[in-house]
Amino acid sequence: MMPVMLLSDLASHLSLRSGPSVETGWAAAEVSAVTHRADWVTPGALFAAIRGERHDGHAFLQEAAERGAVAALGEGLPAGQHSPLPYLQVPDARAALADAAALLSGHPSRELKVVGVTGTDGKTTTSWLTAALLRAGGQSTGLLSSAGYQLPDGQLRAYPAHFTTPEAPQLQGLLREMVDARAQAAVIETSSHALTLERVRGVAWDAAIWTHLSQEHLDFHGTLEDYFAAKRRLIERAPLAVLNLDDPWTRHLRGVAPQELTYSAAQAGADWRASDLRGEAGGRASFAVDGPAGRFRATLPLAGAFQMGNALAAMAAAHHFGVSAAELQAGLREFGGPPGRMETVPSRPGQPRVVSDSAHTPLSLENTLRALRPLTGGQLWAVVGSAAGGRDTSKWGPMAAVASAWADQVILTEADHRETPLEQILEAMSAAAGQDNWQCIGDRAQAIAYAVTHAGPDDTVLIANKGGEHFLQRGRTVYRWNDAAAAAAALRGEVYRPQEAEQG
Ligand SMILES: CC(=O)N[C@H]1[C@@H](OP(=O)(O)OP(=O)(O)OC[C@H]2O[C@@H](n3ccc(=O)[nH]c3=O)[C@H](O)[C@@H]2O)O[C@H](CO)[C@@H](O)[C@@H]1O[C@H](C)C(=O)N[C@@H](C)C(=O)N[C@H](CCC(=O)O)C(=O)O
Ligand SMILES: Nc1ncnc2c1ncn2[C@@H]1O[C@H](COP(=O)(O)OP(=O)(O)OP(=O)(O)O)[C@@H](O)[C@H]1O
Repeated sequence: MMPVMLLSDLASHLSLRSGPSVETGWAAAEVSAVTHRADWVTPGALFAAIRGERHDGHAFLQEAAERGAVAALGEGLPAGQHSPLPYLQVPDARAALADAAALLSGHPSRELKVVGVTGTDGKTTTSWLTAALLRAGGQSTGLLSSAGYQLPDGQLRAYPAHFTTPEAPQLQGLLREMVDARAQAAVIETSSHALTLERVRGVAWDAAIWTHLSQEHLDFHGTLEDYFAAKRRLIERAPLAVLNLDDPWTRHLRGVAPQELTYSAAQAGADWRASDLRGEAGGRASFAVDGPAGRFRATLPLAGAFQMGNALAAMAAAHHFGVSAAELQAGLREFGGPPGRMETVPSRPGQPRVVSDSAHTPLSLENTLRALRPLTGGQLWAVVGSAAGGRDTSKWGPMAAVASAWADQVILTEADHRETPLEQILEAMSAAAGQDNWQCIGDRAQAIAYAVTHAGPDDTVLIANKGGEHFLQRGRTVYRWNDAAAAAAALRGEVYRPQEAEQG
């Protein structure tokens, strides 16, 4: 439950550009919440009018007032517009939104050990690993990730809208819920969008984990350098940085945080090192760990050499916060893994191994296929799409090229093509597929069904790029969706029929 604040008190904490435009009685107004969405306004809320890429939040001031908002903030009213609410003019509306959210939630991050995880791939897995290891060390821990969020009870819950890192009011509210549920620590998967759009402003970080950088989100950031600069902000804000020495971008992060721990699966100079990777039955990986917690062998129920790096990063952070070597070993051994990350879909004898994975960058797709190859006696199949409509379209070709190079059989299909014609994406993808081992099946359910019913018992079918996501967007229509459920239906011989969803 958020505390109520006088608008005048709240305003004194925001850097105002000018006083409220409506003077009478404004200061005594009581603010109970803040939101950037007019349709989420509750009575007593402060409405942040944000000028976005598609809308100007000022267009929704009247709606906010009708829903019971007591005031609004923004960077200035458009010429000729009158605000029906007391209006606080601020230099940066997103920053003010985040500051107000942190204040109204009572700065919950200050009551938690907060670990942020950023990087292109591996954020979700590393966030989940870090939370699991902190819990293995007896620390009550909350988790915010693109697979959903968890309070210390470990139950997975969904946000009202699909986000890796939600907007500041949701984020701060969830951190408050964690504190109220007696969490001691929180792990926050932190996207570059969140860092650019001030969603995590006001979070008191205790550690920042860096996985690595590769091509992604160039639609939003323009260049890889800008994308990197956005992610670097997390390292700049944390007192401790946990850095991947195997990533070339890490050299630009050295010395940025006051304290550093490095990790590597290849270099002897790192604080935390992994070596001697051995694959075990059922896709488990075992490897030797050498670092501040001593030397020991770790077993992880996830396939892939890159998982050693994710595990090292999580161990470094958890050990820094007091988790012992024995607890790290136990936490890794029992790690459940996030849904849709190397998730095995149960199949019967005689059916192929089916794996759902969120790999949605060329590098992560290559890593995933390489990890699955040694587990595959027969052929390796990849069902792959690439998103459009405000997403990084320069990945289309590289995703297909990687699939064609590393899988034996490739089915190119849809993945949130939004308002871009699917044919355009599939044409670009098929033109880039280097070998003659692909076919296009636009309907994702049919593509999955084709692969799992044509693959042999020794084959592996990777269903890539959506992982545990709950929605699929075609044109403007959003469907409830789950790759694992689509595959399970096909394995039972049933047709998967997604229902239209109402988007939050
Ligand atoms: C590119 C991006 O991140 N865009 C975010 C941005 O959108 P925008 O600038 O277009 O905002 P807008 O739609 O023009 O709206 C402007 C303002 O009017 C408000 N509004 C708008 C319409 C309305 O009817 N009522 C209303 O109040 C909006 O709430 C907003 O405050 O600001 C909006 C609200 O603040 C966000 O919802 C929106 O995220 C969209 C939905 C999104 O898809 N974001 C993705 C790309 C994203 O954030 N992804 C990252 C990374 C994922 C990964 O790791 O791969 C994530 O953290 O999830
Ligand atoms: N350290 C890593 N380096 C390269 N690839 C990785 C790494 N860790 C995981 N991957 C691959 O990338 C995929 C996505 O990983 P994960 O979901 O953990 O992180 P993410 O992509 O950062 O998160 P999100 O799905 O929220 O964007 C995994 O399923 C795996 O195939």
